[in-house]
Amino acid sequence: MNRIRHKVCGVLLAGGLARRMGGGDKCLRPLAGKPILDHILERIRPQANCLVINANGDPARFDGFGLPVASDAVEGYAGPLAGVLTGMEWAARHAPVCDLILTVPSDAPFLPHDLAERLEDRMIAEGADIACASSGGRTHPPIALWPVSLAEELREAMTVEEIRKVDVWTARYKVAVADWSTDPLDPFFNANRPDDLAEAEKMLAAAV
Ligand SMILES: Nc1nc2c(ncn2[C@@H]2O[C@H](COP(=O)(O)OP(=O)(O)OP(=O)(O)O)[C@@H](O)[C@H]2O)c(=O)[nH]1
Repeated sequence: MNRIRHKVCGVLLAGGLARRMGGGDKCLRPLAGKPILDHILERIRPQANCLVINANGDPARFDGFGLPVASDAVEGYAGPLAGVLTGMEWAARHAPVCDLILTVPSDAPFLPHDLAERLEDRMIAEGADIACASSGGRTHPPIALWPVSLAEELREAMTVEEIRKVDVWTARYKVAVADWSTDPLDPFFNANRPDDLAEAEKMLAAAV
């Protein structure tokens, strides 16, 4: 059940170049017989009021998923922060009912079912501007809950100040952190290299 109090737009970050994987779309690589993106959607769809795929290039390759695709709002493959800005601006324009966005990388097939709920809990409990996920004490800056209302400040930071690192920008705000256990598996495991896909298959097999 979705116990989130805010209205949340889920933003699937698929805008990177996937160099370590050899290029292409990591989220379209198969895992247990279906694209990684399907694993992510199963987990994130129930946690969000709407969804958008953030990806560059021809959006037709995502036609089968029936979701809107938004390309980066700033040029030059500026990293995950570009995806955060794209998500905020997309939500402001197309999903004005959503006051928060939930960004997740599109190469992490085991995302927690309680991701949005626990991030929101920490955000409210700490009166924070942003809530970020961590596991085993390691933070994952692209996995976070962000207010859409920060879009203008982020656009200014990216275009005028040319800030690219997520941490550098979020240092200006109060950031709450919600931590997940890595036992029996790290829910934020992500597949960067072909070997990681084989590892993910093993993790799935061990989990059933
Ligand atoms: N929108 C957007 N997302 C990005 C960009 N670069 C990385 N990301 C996303 O941020 C998340 C983490 O990215 P990385 O694994 O660091 O980068 P990557 O491009 O996917 O892979 P590498 O090229 O191997 O580093 C993934 O979901 C990427 O799709 C970008 O320029 N724009």
